[in-house]
Amino acid sequence: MQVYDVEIGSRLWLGSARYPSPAILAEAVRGAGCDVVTVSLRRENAQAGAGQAFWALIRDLGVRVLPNTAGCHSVKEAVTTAQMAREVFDTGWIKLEVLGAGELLQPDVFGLVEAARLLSDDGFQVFPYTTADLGVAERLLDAGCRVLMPWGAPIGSGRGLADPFALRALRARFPDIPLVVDAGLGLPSHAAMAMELGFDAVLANTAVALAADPVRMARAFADAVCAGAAAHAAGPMPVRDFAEASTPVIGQAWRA
Ligand SMILES: CC(=O)[C@@H](O)[C@H](O)COP(=O)(O)O
Repeated sequence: MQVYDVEIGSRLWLGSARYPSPAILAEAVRGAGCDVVTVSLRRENAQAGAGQAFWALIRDLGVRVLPNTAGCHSVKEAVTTAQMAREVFDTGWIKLEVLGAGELLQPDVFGLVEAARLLSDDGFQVFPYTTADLGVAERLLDAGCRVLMPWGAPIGSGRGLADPFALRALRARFPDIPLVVDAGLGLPSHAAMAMELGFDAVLANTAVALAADPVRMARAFADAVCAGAAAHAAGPMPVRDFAEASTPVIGQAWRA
């Protein structure tokens, strides 16, 4: 897939938080053949002294770093964090999170659009963490975004695709925009389902990091993403409300 004129090989993108150890994070990323890893500037800055070692580990992985503004609840906070991330990581890519109040960590779509416009005007390539709302998607594209990252479910919930209908509608409305399902995936089957709907990639963090064996789970997600993408390309059969005999009683067994 191509995002902001960059060719990306893997359709599984991983987060870098909450792994049991840096070594396990590295092994999970490598084992899954993952090309894009998102990192949080705020979290790492909070750990005095740990920051440098963490950056070095990520750099050594040879992946494309997608800094994020996780934990930002205002436009100002998100924009400032993005500007710091650009300096630290020497990239204009930013996964933009502007979170609303409350325990769902739902995107604040008004703040998100405003921050996306400010950052796009400042030369950033913005990857907005958004809902699947079509109107918001239009506004984000107007603001300069060339990729959208709709949520599957609330961050860290592991619930999978809470609203497949909305995601399907988003895919149908924007066939040429790279769409990456971000957040809320709990199982490889959730990732496969997103790919079967025609999404270009998925981003998962908690499901992999909190698995009993994160390396194995990362590989399972990678396999699921491949299977889902292959199924989408193969053209799934239409879903029916009623039975249709799969073995014709008369005539030949082949499709007409
Ligand atoms: C790490 C990161 O960017 C998360 O905010 C992201 O949205 C992934 O969510 P899950 O942890 O639910 O996979």
